[in-house]
Amino acid sequence: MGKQPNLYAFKDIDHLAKALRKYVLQCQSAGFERHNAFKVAVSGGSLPKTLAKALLAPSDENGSVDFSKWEIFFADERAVPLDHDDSNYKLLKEELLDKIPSSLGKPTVHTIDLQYLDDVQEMADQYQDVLMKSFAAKDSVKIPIFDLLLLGCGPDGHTCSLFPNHEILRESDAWVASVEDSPKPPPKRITLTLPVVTHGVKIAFVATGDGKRKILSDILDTEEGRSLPCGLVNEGGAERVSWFTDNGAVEGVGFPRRGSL
Ligand SMILES: O=C(O)[C@H](O)[C@@H](O)[C@H](O)[C@H](O)COP(=O)(O)O
Repeated sequence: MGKQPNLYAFKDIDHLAKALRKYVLQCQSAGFERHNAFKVAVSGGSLPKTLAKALLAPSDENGSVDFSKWEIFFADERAVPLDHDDSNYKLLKEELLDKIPSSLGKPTVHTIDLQYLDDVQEMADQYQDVLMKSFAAKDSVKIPIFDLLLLGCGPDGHTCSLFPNHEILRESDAWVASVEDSPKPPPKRITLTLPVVTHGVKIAFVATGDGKRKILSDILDTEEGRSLPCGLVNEGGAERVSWFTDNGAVEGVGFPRRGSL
């Protein structure tokens, strides 16, 4: 059998957040070593809240967060104004960015370009240019290699705005793609494509609660689940993928677990 993703299960969100903190700090150190920056992509959903719990905790034996060298990108974003309730930026701002104390520094955050709200393909192309500028500075890049992608898992097995059976899953050239018919509202979005997601140095899913149990057992334990977007990330990222879950989400899941990081 090839190399497999890591599956960690914690008794509650507090324990998960502690482990996630340690993991993100390890990724941060690796990023600082690679290019004196930490290039991270984040999703919406429940992730920003858990991330805030992990990152805003006081410095500990695992080190401290230096947001001044963070470049935050959106793994997916909805084509809405930044103060709209559907905006992933707004969510991240309220849950995390606004709460960062000045002592931890200020991250650079790459938002969507609002002049393209009516043309999501243009918006995707423009966001790809933003990636190009950030990642091309040093390396001659064929694909941006994020230090870390922090992802959620939807009840249908979607991640970012990569939805099951959608043609976007076959995108092999673009780094950022547009979606005009998202099955989950709002319909218009942009998203990192599967090759970009699977090329990350590290890829983490955070999925908690009983509501995730069925989809996690599908993704991790069944043949059909492997062709769901999250399953494709598992396949492409293999041992670079880690699932941060709680006991409720993985009860009955047979996939081998790892105790600690
Ligand atoms: O823009 C989006 O729709 C989100 O980025 C989405 O991909 C999210 O990560 C999953 O739906 C999981 O959401 P929960 O963590 O809230 O279950």
